[in-house]
Amino acid sequence: MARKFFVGGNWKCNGTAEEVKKIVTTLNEAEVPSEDVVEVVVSPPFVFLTLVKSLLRSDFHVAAQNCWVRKGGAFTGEISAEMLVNLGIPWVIIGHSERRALLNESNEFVGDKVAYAVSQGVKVIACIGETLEQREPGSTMAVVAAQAKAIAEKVTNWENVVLAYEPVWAIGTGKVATPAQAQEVHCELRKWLNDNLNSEVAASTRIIYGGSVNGANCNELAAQPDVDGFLVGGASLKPEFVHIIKATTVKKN
Ligand SMILES: O=C[C@H](O)COP(=O)(O)O
Repeated sequence: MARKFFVGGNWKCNGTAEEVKKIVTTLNEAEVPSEDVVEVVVSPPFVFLTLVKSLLRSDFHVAAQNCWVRKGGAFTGEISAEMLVNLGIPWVIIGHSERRALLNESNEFVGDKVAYAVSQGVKVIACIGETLEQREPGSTMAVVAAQAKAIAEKVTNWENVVLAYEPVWAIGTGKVATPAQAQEVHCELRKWLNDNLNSEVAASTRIIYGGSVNGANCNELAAQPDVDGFLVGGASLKPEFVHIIKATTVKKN
């Protein structure tokens, strides 16, 4: 089953309104393959969601960087999945390692969040990945499988989930996973989906890579058979993000 290449730009907690407008202008002027070939989703901070949505070209889409674990209410500072639907924001990033580490989001909490967002009709970029301390003794698969399991136990509709494998040691460090390292984990994850869910979910779920992706390394990573795209941090704030979107052309060769 063909999996459409997916390129997400996670802008994290960066930017002023003026800077955001500049990034959007660059994206709007970019000549990239059509949305039949590549799905492009950018994720500005909450406060800029509507601004970006109003200015961004219609073939690119917008994601929030988080949302609350269940229906909204007395949860000061939180944003609910219902609010994202109300604003016409189709995607949300959930379980990013920065939130897991800095805000103590557990596997179970992430699984609940993914399930609730999907149940409300919001598509999810669900992030998983190991730390260096976990990779070194060979625990990578055990860690990402436990993270995937916590999601799989709660989610039934995988059509609306993209799995982002983001090794923590590669995030914002300039130390990108080698194409072989990324492929190895993506392939194991797809096997995990096959063994623990079913062959259709395994064949159709996009597994994207994140961690120091840039214009120079994206093509080699994209060439790996189980790398279905990227979640890009730092480079998504720069014009080279356009080059990363074009890495989809590697898939056609
Ligand atoms: O969500 C994106 C990842 O955290 C990757 O960030 P990075 O490309 O700056 O390493």
